[in-house]
Amino acid sequence: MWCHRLSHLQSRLQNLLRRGVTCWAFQQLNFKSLFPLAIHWHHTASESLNCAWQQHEDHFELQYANTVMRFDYVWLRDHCRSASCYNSKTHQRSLDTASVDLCIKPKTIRLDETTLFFTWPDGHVTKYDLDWLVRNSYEGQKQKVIQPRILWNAEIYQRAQVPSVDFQSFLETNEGLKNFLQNFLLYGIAFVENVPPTQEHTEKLAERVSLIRETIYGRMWYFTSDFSRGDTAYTKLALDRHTDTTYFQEPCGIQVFHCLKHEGTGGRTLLVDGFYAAEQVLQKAPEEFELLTKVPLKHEYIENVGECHNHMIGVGPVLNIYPWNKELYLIRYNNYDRAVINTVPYDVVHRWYTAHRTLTVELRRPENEFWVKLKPGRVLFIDNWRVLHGRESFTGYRQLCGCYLTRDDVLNTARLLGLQA
Ligand SMILES: C[N+](C)(C)CCCC[C@H](N)C(=O)O
Ligand SMILES: O=C(O)CCC(=O)C(=O)O
Ligand SMILES: [Fe+2]
Repeated sequence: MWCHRLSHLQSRLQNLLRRGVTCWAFQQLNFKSLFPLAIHWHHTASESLNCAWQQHEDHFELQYANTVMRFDYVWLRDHCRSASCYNSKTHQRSLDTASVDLCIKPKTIRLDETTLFFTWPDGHVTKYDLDWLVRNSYEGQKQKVIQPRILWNAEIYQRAQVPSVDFQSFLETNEGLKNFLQNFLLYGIAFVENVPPTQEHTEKLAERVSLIRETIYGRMWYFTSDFSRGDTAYTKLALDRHTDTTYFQEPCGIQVFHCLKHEGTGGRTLLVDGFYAAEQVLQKAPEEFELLTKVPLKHEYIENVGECHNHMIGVGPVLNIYPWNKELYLIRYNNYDRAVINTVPYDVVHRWYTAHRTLTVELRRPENEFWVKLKPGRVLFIDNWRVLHGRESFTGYRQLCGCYLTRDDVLNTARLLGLQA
């Protein structure tokens, strides 16, 4: 049964149509007039609202704000925001979802102004504002991205002239921090200038944005090419583009780099937007993109150097997307640390290598490479879930300090400043 919040009289509807109510209401009427008994029109005071609803056997259908939405009845009962079901002080559910009958159906449904009222068999009433339903429906979410981003190659990034934020304004003003975070969220990289070149100041900077994620490398790390750890990062060799800590079940969210000293040549940092490359794969070979989101892989860190003994394993696909809107949120790409592939049969393995090659070709296009020379005073933040980094080989003495940050806490800071993240 379709229930429109227009008039229950045809003449009244025509009256409304003259005043500009959209066509589908008219079409619905034509269709429904074939079954006059099935029509149940609801009259409400405000006529300008373009809304209709229908109570189906197993779900509730709502048309509002140009969106067709379908809601499960258990869902509608479960999300009740009444005082007995939801604590609005703590923003927590008090209702025990397991106490809801899985076959529950509302006894009555009524629309008053912009509020829908569901009365359940036990008499409990749940109210939903139409806008709340649009914001919180699957159909509404499906059309939205969780995080807006600007995908870039070297030219796009350089043309954008993204400003660096000054150390002082970053530390002392919300405006400075917000500008920094906005750029970081959009591009996946951001710089802070005029930072005193010490580990302590770098730490202060990091703590302003997030919590430092302590790992097997320590809290703040400080490294040179002394091979003090069992990893190529601790040498003078070039490092091809990669993301870090792919061998953690949850790779570190953000990486902070501050070059404190370099007396020598080479050692430039390479940055590549992994999401830009993935987007090219999606355009050119969608089935390969999909395979990269589906095949689980292991990455591994095995270390036995001096006192350091570690064996870390992380599992996950190269590309991670949200299933409801297909938005990419994490790329795990490190050919050095990728472990033996033993999680997929041979024919899938071959298709996976093909897809991995397509992605690698995109990642290696010279036009996608953004090179920077890190200097004392200029701190680089990298979104390690999106932007790959690498480095050129170097000579001489080079000291890099930095840390990893927890992603949840960076996003928390961003949201508190009013940014979408
Ligand atoms: C940054 N820091 C020097 C501490 C660690 C380097 C980790 C290197 C490792 N192969 C990876 O990609 O995760
Ligand atoms: O030395 C560098 O510039 C970066 C090395 C690296 O990839 C890392 O430390 O994660
Ligand atoms: Fe790295």
